[in-house]
Amino acid sequence: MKKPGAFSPQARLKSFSYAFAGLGFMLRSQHNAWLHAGATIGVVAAGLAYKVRPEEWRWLFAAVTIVWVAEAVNTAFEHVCNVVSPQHHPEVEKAKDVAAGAVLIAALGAAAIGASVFAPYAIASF
Ligand SMILES: Nc1ncnc2c1ncn2[C@@H]1O[C@H](COP(=O)(O)OP(=O)(O)OP(=O)(O)O)[C@@H](O)[C@H]1O
Repeated sequence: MKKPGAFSPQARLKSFSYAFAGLGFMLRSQHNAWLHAGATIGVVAAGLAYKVRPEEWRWLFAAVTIVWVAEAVNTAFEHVCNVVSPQHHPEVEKAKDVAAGAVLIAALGAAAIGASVFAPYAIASF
């Protein structure tokens, strides 16, 4: 096992830069990430337009965050699968589909949270 070196701000900055590079790659390469970005912008715009309360912003931020985390983990997992099994393999198919299912669960949960926050405002504005 690698021994931990001395803590250095430069090494931590470098580590953050890898994480940002990964997020940049995901945003450039994953069409689903574009949908999440559109949904995120839509949620923030609706939150500002309806002037939702601070506790409702917390729910919205949690919902948006969990979708992005699921998408990032799914993207990383897909790439590892592509290296481990470039050829079609039924187990890889199941693994990728289950990982994609995790993103779907997060997105459905986020949609339910968004609906429960915005529905009262939308109804009141009629
Ligand atoms: N090596 C593989 N072996 C077996 N099935 C695979 C393999 N690679 C992909 N698949 C299957 O093919 C389908 C599409 O996979 P892919 O990785 O392109 O996912 P995707 O959701 O279309 O991804 P993206 O939208 O990011 O391109 C999924 O059902 C997946 O399980």
